[in-house]
Amino acid sequence: MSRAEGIVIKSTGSWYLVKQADGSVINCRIKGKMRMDDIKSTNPVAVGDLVEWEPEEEGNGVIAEIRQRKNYIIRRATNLSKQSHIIAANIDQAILMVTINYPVTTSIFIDRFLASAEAYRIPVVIVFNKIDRFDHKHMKELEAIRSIYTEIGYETILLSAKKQEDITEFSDLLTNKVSVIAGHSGVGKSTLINRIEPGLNLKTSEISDAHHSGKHTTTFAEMHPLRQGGYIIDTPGIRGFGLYDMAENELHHYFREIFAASSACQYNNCTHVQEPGCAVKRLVAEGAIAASRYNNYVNIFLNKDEKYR
Ligand SMILES: Nc1nc2c(ncn2[C@@H]2O[C@H](COP(=O)(O)OP(=O)(O)OP(=O)(O)O)[C@@H](O)[C@H]2O)c(=O)[nH]1
Ligand SMILES: [Zn+2]
Repeated sequence: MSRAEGIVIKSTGSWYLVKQADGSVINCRIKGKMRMDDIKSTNPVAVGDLVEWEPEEEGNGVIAEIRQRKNYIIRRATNLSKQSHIIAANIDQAILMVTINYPVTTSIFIDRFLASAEAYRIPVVIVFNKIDRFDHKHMKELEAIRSIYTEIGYETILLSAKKQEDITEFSDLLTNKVSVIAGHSGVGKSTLINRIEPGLNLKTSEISDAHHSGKHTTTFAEMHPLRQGGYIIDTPGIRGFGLYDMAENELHHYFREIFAASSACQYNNCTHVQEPGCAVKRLVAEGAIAASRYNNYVNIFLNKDEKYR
């Protein structure tokens, strides 16, 4: 049977929407026993997957093969769900949306996300949203946080998804790329996507004033085609993606400035926590490495960040 190829733009449990190069969309199921790779996940196919499908009755199709993934992000198994879940595949960049207030995004959340993205080799743009709500004091706080990240080479943008008229600086970053947008519930992801692609009309919801936290309006991952070219993937109220299978002694590879400094440590297997002659600790003391980054590294290393996720 003849096969066609396409990209999975939406999954609703057992059905997948597959978009063809000509723009048409086919509803596909998956072949009963499709061989999956080594990932034990609840979903064999994820948005962003490039697939081959065969036509079936009534204009539907069946996915027969998944092309090798360039990368993918995963929500790892927890006590509640024993299996991991592939959130999305073949991603060009992640947009990490952050608000320092309303709701609060902690620096350990940001650093965990960045480390995961480094591990997955996905570039990140950090978007600080809701700046319309910030007074002078908050703005200074924000600039201080921002500079920590620009200094180690991350791209950052300040914006107001709701109030800002011109958001082309952000919009241009998305053109012809597959971008995943992540961040706490209530930071304004849907609001921003609706600004870029008003036709989508994504549901947004007031954050509860009592807790300054959102309500997890978005429940499943979906890839939205953009008129300008490219796609944006709206993640289900995920709190960043997990550090999937990342060994402790690997963690420092994913904190760029810590890794860059580590070659000068006295011990070449230095974990930068308590060893003597640690170049990382020296640079932290000198202020060349941000204390917040180092502390977050240590807390993640010692597995003490659970409560911040
Ligand atoms: N003041 C202000 N409010 C904003 C801004 N962006 C979004 N909001 C508001 O914040 C609330 C949450 O926005 P959403 O877009 O629903 O947030 P979300 O990140 O998509 O939330 P989930 O779907 O739950 O993950 C809504 O009431 C928005 O109107 C902004 O730039 N400034
Ligand atoms: Zn060290």
